Amino acid sequence: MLVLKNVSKTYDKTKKAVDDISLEVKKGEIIGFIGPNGAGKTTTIKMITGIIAPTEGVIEINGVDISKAPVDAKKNFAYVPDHPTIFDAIKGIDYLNFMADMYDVSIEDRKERVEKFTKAFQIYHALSQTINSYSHGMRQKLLISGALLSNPKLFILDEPMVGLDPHSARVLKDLMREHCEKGGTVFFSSHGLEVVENLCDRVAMIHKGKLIACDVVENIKQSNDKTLEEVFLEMTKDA
Ligand SMILES: Nc1ncnc2c1ncn2[C@@H]1O[C@H](COP(=O)(O)OP(=O)(O)OP(=O)(O)O)[C@@H](O)[C@H]1O
Repeated sequence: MLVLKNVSKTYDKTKKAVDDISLEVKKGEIIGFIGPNGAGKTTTIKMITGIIAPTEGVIEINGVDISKAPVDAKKNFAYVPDHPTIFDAIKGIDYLNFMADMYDVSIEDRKERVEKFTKAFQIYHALSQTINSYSHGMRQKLLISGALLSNPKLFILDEPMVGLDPHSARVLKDLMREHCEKGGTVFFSSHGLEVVENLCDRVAMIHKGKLIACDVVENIKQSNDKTLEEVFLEMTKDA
């Protein structure tokens, strides 16, 4: 579903933020992308989503090279960025309808999905209000609901748990799992190692721009005596 082949990104000709990453995410998988601050997670996600171009390498989404056919590649995924920046002079429901229009979601499907996601996230009552009255968490939940409306093949989220209360974080985890169970694929970055350990099929770990592990949690931990957090701290201690 998602393939990265020898992908690198150098900023300002000297700063190598991502260094020769190769990775394959299969249909139906949920992958957690972890790494210390500045390791290259957001840069990688921005390349996957076509926001910035890699300096080297190839990225394919559902078999489509995003640098060669960006519009076709973008039809296959939805993305929730790490900051919920969103047009804020419009109402929540107008934003969701805009997203549904962009992805040709039928009237019946959008009604059902808007209700399902926004009721689960407890923002349904606020949809007729303008987004500038929303809290950070409400904006985040609106963005997530909008991204899920198209039932994307690949769901990409950058630090999605930040700013969510425990109830909303639980809802998001359930939605991510449900999305995979229905055949979708989820790729998300997180500093929440416990969430990653409990939720993900596999974990990809990046450190100083290099992919230092990509495997099921049990293999990364090597022994069940350790938590993912302990192994992470050990593997990334040379900051
Ligand atoms: N636009 C940019 N220009 C120059 N350097 C950048 C730019 N964006 C990111 N970097 C640098 O690239 C490296 C990787 O940054 P990135 O934001 O991808 O890390 P991250 O893993 O997402 O970090 P965090 O967990 O703190 O969000 C950092 O050293 C950062 O300073």
